[in-house]
Amino acid sequence: MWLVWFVFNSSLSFNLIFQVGILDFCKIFYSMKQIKVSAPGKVILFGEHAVVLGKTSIATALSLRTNATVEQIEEPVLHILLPDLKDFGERKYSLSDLSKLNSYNSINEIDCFVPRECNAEFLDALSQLESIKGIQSVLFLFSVLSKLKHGIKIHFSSNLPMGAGLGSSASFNVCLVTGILSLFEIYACGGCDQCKKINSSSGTTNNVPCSKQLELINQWSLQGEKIMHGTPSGIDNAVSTYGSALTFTRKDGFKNLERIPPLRLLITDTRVSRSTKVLVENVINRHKQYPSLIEPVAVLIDTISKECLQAFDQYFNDHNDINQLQKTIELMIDMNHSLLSGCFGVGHSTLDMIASVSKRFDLHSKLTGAGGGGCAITLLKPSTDSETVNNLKSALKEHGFESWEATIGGQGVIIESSTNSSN
Ligand SMILES: Nc1ncnc2c1ncn2[C@@H]1O[C@H](COP(=O)(O)OP(=O)(O)OP(=O)(O)O)[C@@H](O)[C@H]1O
Ligand SMILES: C[C@@](O)(CCO)CC(=O)[O-]
Ligand SMILES: [Mg+2]
Repeated sequence: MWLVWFVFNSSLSFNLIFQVGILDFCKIFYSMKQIKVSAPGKVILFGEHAVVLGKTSIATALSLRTNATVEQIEEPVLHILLPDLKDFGERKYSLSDLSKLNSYNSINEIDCFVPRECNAEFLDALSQLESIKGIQSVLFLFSVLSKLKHGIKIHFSSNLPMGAGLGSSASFNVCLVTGILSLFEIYACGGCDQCKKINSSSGTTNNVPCSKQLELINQWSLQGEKIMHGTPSGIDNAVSTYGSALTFTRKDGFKNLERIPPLRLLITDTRVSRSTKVLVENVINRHKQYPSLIEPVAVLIDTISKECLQAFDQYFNDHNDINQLQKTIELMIDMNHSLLSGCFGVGHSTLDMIASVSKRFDLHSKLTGAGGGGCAITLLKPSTDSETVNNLKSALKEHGFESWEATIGGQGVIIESSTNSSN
């Protein structure tokens, strides 16, 4: 009998030790992956809004970036932390609740390698869960890419002003998509050395995904922009993905500009918040209602963008005659600003104030991005000294505007690090 008792107990304790051991064993080897990503904001030099109507636009990446940390967690939830978003803080969404949303099954069937926009039924279910467009974008992209297989925690932080025309939503979407694709090792390239290296267990720093993966990131980010902007052209997510400077049309997509002249820009934030989605819709409706009036304006803005590209080429062919370039660009800045403000109706008194204050310093400014407030860019001259820049900044500050000199042509999306951390 004693023997029976001993065998029974020892097998129990063996079982217990075995199970605890297995759990600890798994914890050691079931490490949780963490990806850190960053993506730039952007300024549009010429062609905003006209690009939505199919015309040419020129944009460049900014040194201001959004950062995201995406990591696997054991809890079966999507845990979002948004310290930059007023009154949001952090929230959790259970994977099982998300899987029960109306029309989730159709999302589950979407091929991760064939980016498609969120269908109306699922978007409607998301909007009942969350009214903030940015969160709806996170919920959709997480659901469609992860297939709710695993819990993750996402933390965003950015030095881009939000809703100011500097592409904060695009950099937000690009970071989100890049982080989730990397975390779940979803590779358009099938896992080439360049992408695999990024996910090597030894960790990595400052890596750029391969061209096929960048295109997948760009196209899924556009689906997030559609939730936030309504009918985005795609230029914002393209610049945030690829960086540098590029020209863009909806028909032909983007073309990287091999070389951009050393333009000096001062960015001024009117601090007037506005909705890019509403502004874009208003221009589309105005174009629909008055095609014979608005289409010629769009064509003229298209010409301005193309003339700018010509002027860039001329600069490099004319042994870098920056003064000639400056005069040409200043004229186009005045024209584009007037057309956006007077004809497209996306100006704002604060943007006109920036233009008028700049004129006092013999400098030229235009709105950038969706307008209606947000930011303007001022083209500084090569000869504009720091005292003049500071005097201009003070004059702008008197109107409540905040301005800073920006470097243009920054890097696109970067995987800052990829590490495996045991829990
Ligand atoms: N760091 C962030 N944290 C949380 N939400 C963000 C962050 N950055 C952007 N967003 C989301 O993007 C929205 C702003 O996007 P919106 O397109 O209106 O402006 P923008 O992208 O800054 O300007 P534009 O599109 O004219 O270049 C915010 O309201 C928020 O929902
Ligand atoms: C206003 C717009 O042209 C740029 C917004 O940054 C809209 C778009 O192209 O998606
Ligand atoms: Mg945006």
